[in-house]
Amino acid sequence: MLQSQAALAKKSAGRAALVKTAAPSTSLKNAWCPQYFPFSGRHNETSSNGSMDISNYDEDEDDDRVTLDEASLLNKLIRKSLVESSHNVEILQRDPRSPLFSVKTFEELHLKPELLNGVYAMGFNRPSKIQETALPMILADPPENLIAQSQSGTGKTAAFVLAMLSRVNPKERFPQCLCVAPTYELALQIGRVVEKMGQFCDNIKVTYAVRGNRLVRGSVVEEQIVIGTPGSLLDWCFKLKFMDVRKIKVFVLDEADVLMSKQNFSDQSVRIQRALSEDCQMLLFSATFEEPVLQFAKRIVPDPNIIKLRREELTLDNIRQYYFQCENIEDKYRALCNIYGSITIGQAMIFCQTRKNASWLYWSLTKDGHQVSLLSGELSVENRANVIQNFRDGKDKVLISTNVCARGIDVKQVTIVVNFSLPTRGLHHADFETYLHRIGRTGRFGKKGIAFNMVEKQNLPLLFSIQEHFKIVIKRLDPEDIEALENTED
Ligand SMILES: Nc1ncnc2c1ncn2[C@@H]1O[C@H](COP(=O)(O)OP(=O)(O)OP(=O)(O)O)[C@@H](O)[C@H]1O
Repeated sequence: MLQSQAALAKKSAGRAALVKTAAPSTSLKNAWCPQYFPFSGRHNETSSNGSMDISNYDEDEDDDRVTLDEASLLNKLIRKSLVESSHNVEILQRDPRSPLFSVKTFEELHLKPELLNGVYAMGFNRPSKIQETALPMILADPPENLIAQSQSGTGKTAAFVLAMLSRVNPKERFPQCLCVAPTYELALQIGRVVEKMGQFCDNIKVTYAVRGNRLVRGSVVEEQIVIGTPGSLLDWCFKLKFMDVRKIKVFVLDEADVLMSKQNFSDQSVRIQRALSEDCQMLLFSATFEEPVLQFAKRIVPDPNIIKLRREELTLDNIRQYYFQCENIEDKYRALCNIYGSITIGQAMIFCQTRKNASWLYWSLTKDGHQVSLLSGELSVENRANVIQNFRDGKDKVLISTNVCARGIDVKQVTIVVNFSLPTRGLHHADFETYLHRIGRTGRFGKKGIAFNMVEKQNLPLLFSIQEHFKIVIKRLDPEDIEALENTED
């Protein structure tokens, strides 16, 4: 995956052309090359010899949460395939009397042959669940507006990229599709899909309105597809007048929920949308659909069809849960070492609440001769993707993680989870959602699993509140009682 990131930077050099034979555009003179910037320059607090002062160890300090856009990018980097869903798509049609089409094959969409080839070259055999309904709406003539919500990985990007590529007239050398993304990196990810799916489309070009891609004043953008972040797009459209917004045929807002989490982005997007022509098709996508996102979506997309795909529910039903009562962090460590033999039978994830805590545990286990890997927010998103990939490939058996890994990332083969610290919100409240995300499985991947919780005496009320919240029993185990421990493996 990381290799393809590098390929992206290389392939997208200059203003990425889908055709190698295209006459150099004015913009190529700028030789702007999109680079992949890791997010984080944060430092590891552990010294090079691995020792770490845990005297001021504090469970609640330095909680390692990630922003929505980081999580979204990480998901994209590690995703290899479609996230399937067992739910049906819910549809709210703009005109309930008009017939509703759904397709089971890409052929039924009557795509241009070069585009169909591109779809097959991506390895897509049939439309995903959301694409079955979204694609006929998106490709309808006259075009229809759409708001679509489904969890990450269900095929939204592929759907709107297909729409953009099929609506472009390659003979016309001006922007015809505008796609708004929340960050530079996410914009490049979309561009990568455009390049791949459009690899057989002659004379269609894509460019990026993002920080770092500065055009000379007076330039005129000739690429038909422009992907960018709201601020830069606003400048390109109005301040610098590089393009004529009135000529845009398709306007896409991707990851609306992430866009909304960023200051000014919703207003900037609305300002662009207001300048579009009346017959411009508007498409908005989001992984979540809380009320403010829906309100924003309705504000920006007039007369929309709305489709939603419910996410698979997480459940604790198949998970046997245990706890060890411990005195302090050293005691927790001893308990962990006692069960280490059992947890390494399968693949295990050990969760800590803080980065400091995770580093300490990583170095302690490493010093004691155990092979473990570490995933935490101080790594760049690229490095995180690497660590997850090695773990998925089975190269590493035990992964220590902070919350960065708890969400959305589905490592299906994990059968054992250790909460080295219980997830908390503030000082005294258990974080039920994070507990569920760390341990829960979707019903369909209902493999059996085991969860061990290491709990200091003063934190027992947190454990009890988790039991009460989920109406479950978490059984106490004695870390010295080998027999009881072995029975957990039955
Ligand atoms: N019809 C399909 N058949 C097989 N794979 C597909 C299909 N559509 C998309 N995919 C693949 O599934 C993965 C997820 O698709 P995509 O990125 O379009 O989902 P998404 O809903 O946009 O996710 P995100 O919100 O994270 O961007 C990608 O690897 C993509 O190549």
